Amino acid sequence: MGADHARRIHEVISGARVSAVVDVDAARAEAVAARVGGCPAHTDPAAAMAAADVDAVLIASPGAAHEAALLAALDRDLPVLCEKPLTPDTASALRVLQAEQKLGRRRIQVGFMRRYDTEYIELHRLLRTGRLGRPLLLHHRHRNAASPSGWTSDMLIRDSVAHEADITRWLLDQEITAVTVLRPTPSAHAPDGLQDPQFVILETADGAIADVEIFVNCGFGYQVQAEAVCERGTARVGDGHAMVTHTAGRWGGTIAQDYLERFHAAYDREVQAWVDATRRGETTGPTAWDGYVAAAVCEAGVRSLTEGGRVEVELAERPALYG
Ligand SMILES: NC(=O)C1=CN([C@@H]2O[C@H](COP(=O)(O)OP(=O)(O)OC[C@H]3O[C@@H](n4cnc5c(N)ncnc54)[C@H](O)[C@@H]3O)[C@@H](O)[C@H]2O)C=CC1
Ligand SMILES: O=C1[C@@H](O)[C@H](O)[C@@H](O)[C@H](O)[C@H]1O
Repeated sequence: MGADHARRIHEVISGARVSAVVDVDAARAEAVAARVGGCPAHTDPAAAMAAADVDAVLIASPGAAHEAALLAALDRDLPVLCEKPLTPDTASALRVLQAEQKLGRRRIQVGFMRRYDTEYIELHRLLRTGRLGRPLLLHHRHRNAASPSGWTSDMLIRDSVAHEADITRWLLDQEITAVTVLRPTPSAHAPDGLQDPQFVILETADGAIADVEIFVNCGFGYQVQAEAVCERGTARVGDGHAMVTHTAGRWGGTIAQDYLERFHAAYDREVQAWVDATRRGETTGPTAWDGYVAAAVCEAGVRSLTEGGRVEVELAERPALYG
């Protein structure tokens, strides 16, 4: 993801350039740096942030490494675009919130890129108009062709359903209050011991229900879909019907194979929005609070997955900085 964002800043985004690349794996850092014009490559994030020509930081290391990098960036008062998850758990997310509050202004945008996807934006707008009436249900499907090696059952929640935790709150403008995770018999194509698929039920403060099918070894491609069921109609996004062919007695289209293909335009808009806001001296988009709430929802989800039953989401009081 980091290599793709570096390419994006180098090739697509206006108003920014890649001035340093960091990876604990020196060879990877050097390879990416070479592809974006030969900037310095580092293995230590703090050392890279100390460079005079670093004005902003994009974090795309694994979630467990985000807290240290975020705190180092906030320490230098640098604007940050941090890939989801903000951090993998609420304790570390709260530490990040505290550090940002100390600065007294927002510095962190979290990489929930679906908020920049044109289809999700259209659905968000439609729901705001009230034309369909009150949303009652939200059906999400989230399918990956195959899980990366080493994936564990909790990662389906923390790494994948984190997106639905965020987009459900954003679409419905309601907090998620409880999570129940159901465990169907795993697919024969899932690695041994991986609970895949899972069926996640999210309850919201105003009584709507969102369900998420998360299936990370579906085999056939990458699909992210959402259907809002409202009092006066339904609206659905993510069918991917860009071009439909009719030939030899059949009709059909193609299925994206990964998130880079499906969401490439959303990532472009997300990073451009971050760069534009940074140049204006502002921070916009999903907040560190949104990242914290997603972590809290996922934490409840992982408890439901491991202990069974319905788990309520516990949230800290929302600090004034986050409105
Ligand atoms: N928004 C989206 O759709 C997606 C977001 N992501 C997010 O992007 C982040 C990275 O994910 P991937 O690229 O899939 O992981 P990856 O494992 O493919 O790459 C992570 C890289 O970070 C390096 N690294 C590990 N610890 C580090 C540290 N402390 N400091 C600097 N570099 C470190 C690794 O050597 C590796 O090169 C994660 O937060 C993930 O959740 C990933 C895929 C899609
Ligand atoms: O964020 C992402 C990955 O980390 C995650 O592994 C995938 O399931 C998601 O679809 C993708 O958007």
